[in-house]
Amino acid sequence: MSSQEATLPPHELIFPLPVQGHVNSMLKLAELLCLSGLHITFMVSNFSHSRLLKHTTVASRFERYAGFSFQSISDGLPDDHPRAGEQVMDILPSTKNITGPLFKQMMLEKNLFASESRRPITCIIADGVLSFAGDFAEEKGIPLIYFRTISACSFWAYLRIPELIEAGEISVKGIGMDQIVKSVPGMEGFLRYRDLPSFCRVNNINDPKLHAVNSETSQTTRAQAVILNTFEDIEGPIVSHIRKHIPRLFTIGPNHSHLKSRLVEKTAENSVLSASFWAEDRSCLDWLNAQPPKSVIYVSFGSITVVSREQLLEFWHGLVNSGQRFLWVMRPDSIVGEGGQSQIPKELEESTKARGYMVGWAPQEEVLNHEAVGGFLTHSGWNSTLESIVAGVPMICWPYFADQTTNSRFVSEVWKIGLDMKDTCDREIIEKVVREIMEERKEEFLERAENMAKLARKAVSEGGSSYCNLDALIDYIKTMII
Ligand SMILES: O=c1ccn([C@@H]2O[C@H](COP(=O)(O)OP(=O)(O)O[C@H]3O[C@H](CO)[C@@H](O)[C@H](O)[C@H]3O)[C@@H](O)[C@H]2O)c(=O)[nH]1
Ligand SMILES: C[C@H]1CC[C@@H]2C(C(=O)O)=CO[C@@H](O)[C@@H]21
Repeated sequence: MSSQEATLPPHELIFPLPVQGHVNSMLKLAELLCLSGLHITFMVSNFSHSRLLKHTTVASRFERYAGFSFQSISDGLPDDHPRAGEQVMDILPSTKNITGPLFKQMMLEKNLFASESRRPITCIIADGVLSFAGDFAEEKGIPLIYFRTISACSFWAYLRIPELIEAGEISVKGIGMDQIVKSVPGMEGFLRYRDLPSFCRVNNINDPKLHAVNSETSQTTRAQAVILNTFEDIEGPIVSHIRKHIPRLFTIGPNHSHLKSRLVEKTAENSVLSASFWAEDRSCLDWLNAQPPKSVIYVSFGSITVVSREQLLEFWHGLVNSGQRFLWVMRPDSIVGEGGQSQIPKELEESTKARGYMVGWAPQEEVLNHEAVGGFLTHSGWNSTLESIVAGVPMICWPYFADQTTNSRFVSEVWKIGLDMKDTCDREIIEKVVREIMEERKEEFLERAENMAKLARKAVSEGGSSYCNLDALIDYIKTMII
């Protein structure tokens, strides 16, 4: 090693699963580490890289960090693959079988991204569902940290899949959905089979998706450390269970809020880091400016959820009949069945204009923090849940898949900051829950949500649990230089 290299900072390779929810929180981690002077190579898929370049300012934003660079790689799917709905699951085998070998070749050919001004990669921080990155790290003796982008509660439920199978606590063909799960310590008494991550609903106990997520999850324990985007005051009791299996576990979230807090501290700047794969329609902020405080329910189901025309109509009738104002994000690719986007009935768009506003993609963090927003009808993706928590906005949960079915149970039964309408899609239920959150029990939910928001903000402020854990993580990374 040259004397110049000896003074260079650690160089982390950050590699998210190339889908929106994962890229969002891992890019925030990247900027947090850049702020501490670490060098970062951020690996994205060609598909997501071109979306980021088209719809965000990430390229110029990261120019200020001399040690940061993007690298892009195929996600193994054809360009016209939907990467949404059930088909998003194709990304697990495609990344394993196609991206994995390309990654290995790239790492070797590019000498672990070493240059005159950067060390070769000193640690790989891979998404917890990219085991091939862990295999490479192990094979080459490179330190490995996993970042699992989901909640601790859902990660813990995933870790217990072998025990759940053994105890027969996985619903096969929809049987026993309301039975209480006993094999996930810390969740006895309130978790039903239907609240387990959706991959635990199978037609056959040999279901390949159940076994794929189980295998990705169980290999996480081999990493030197694991990072979770959560905070101790909300998930501490569950995190304690995980720590028995993964002692070096850093809870550093909510990442988006932590980034804001550190940016203000270091640069006196407070801008949102947008990593949107779609163009943000900022006109909705003008519309919100004209609405009374806490009067609008924001409706968004994230980047993967798809709905049928029938479901869309139930939501629309439920929202309109509730008499509340609403801001509805309808992603261009989110309506399935014949006709796609052209299925949005004209009368729906027209009559929405009275009390509602629709966009294809919103600047969500800003929307949730807008004073006109009083509730969030969400699919319970973990980023959306955390963003709502930090903004102090009560939720109505309509989980679609994966960790969302567990997150929504915690929102309603443990944290009591929202209502869970999983496994229903009926206009009368939608009207009822919207009225409950926005009118009848508004004060009660707002009070609890605001208390939780304070805890989240405290966690990422100087001296808070996530703040201290991030410092500890950075110190640990510095010890890893090989
Ligand atoms: O109009 C919109 C809608 C969403 N978002 C952002 O997109 C992200 C969506 O992430 P998330 O809420 O986590 O949902 P998904 O996109 O569905 O994320 C996937 O990844 C998450 C992290 O692993 C999981 O929790 C989810 O279940 C999984 O579907 C959030 O940061 C939102 O702020 C916008 O900026 N504008
Ligand atoms: C495509 C899905 C497979 C599992 C991933 C996930 C996780 O458990 O980490 C959550 O939701 C999806 O984004 C991923």
